[in-house]
Amino acid sequence: MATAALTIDNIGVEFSGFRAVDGVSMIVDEGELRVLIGANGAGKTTLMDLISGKTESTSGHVYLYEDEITNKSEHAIARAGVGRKFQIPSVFKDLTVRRNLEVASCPSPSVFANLGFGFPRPSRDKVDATLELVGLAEEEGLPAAILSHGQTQWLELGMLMVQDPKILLLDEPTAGMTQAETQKTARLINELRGRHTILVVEHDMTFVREIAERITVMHLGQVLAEGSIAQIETDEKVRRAYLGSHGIVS
Ligand SMILES: Nc1ncnc2c1ncn2[C@@H]1O[C@H](COP(=O)(O)OP(=O)(O)OP(=O)(O)O)[C@@H](O)[C@H]1O
Repeated sequence: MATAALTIDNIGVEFSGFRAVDGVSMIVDEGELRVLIGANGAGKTTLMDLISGKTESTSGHVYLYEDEITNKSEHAIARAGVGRKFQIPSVFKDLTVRRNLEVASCPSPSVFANLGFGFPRPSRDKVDATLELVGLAEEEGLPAAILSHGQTQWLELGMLMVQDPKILLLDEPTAGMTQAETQKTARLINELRGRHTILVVEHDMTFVREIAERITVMHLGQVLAEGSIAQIETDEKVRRAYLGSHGIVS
């Protein structure tokens, strides 16, 4: 039987009487790549905020494996193993690509660097493998400031991966990307399949079709449907919910 990596149990939050997330329950299995979709304002980002501790819930529970992380601080939840990538990447622009990954992979890199020891071997191997995986091996010596938008997003993804999070939360990873960058991101995320547990919020249905196994559809703060892309696209409730918005078919 599959192991639950993330268990969300009846989670909700109310902002001045408005329930932005209203009794959402879902389980993301270890190694699963789950995609969360829904029209604007459905509550997807707020759900990510509740998981990562950016927003405090007013009801329900969140578990990372066996550990309850409900309403812990963002810092504590990150330390417990929830890695979150926001739409706007936060990399160290003055540092090289490699150095960004080194800093992310090592809790106190300055200690090693100042002593002239370089980085411990396991970290260096991990950084090398990650540079290859995110397709930035050739750019390793470049300052992050001169990377393209897509490359910056991949670097930030790499910076999360070197920390070995128990789950990766990705909020619209293809936002602002060119078509070629979006396709490369789909390939990258497909490579991560099975190696990492990932929850992705995404609007771009072409991209969703390329990566999705199981999709959860949110509407008005609740889970409307869950299933394969074929099941979701033919679900009458989902079709109705998308009427008047951008539509589920891209
Ligand atoms: N801090 C807040 N205070 C009040 N209302 C909020 C707050 N955060 C979110 N909301 C509201 O909750 C609803 C859900 O917002 P959320 O950003 O989670 O939706 P979403 O599904 O991520 O939408 P989008 O696809 O447009 O990003 C919206 O109506 C939003 O205005």
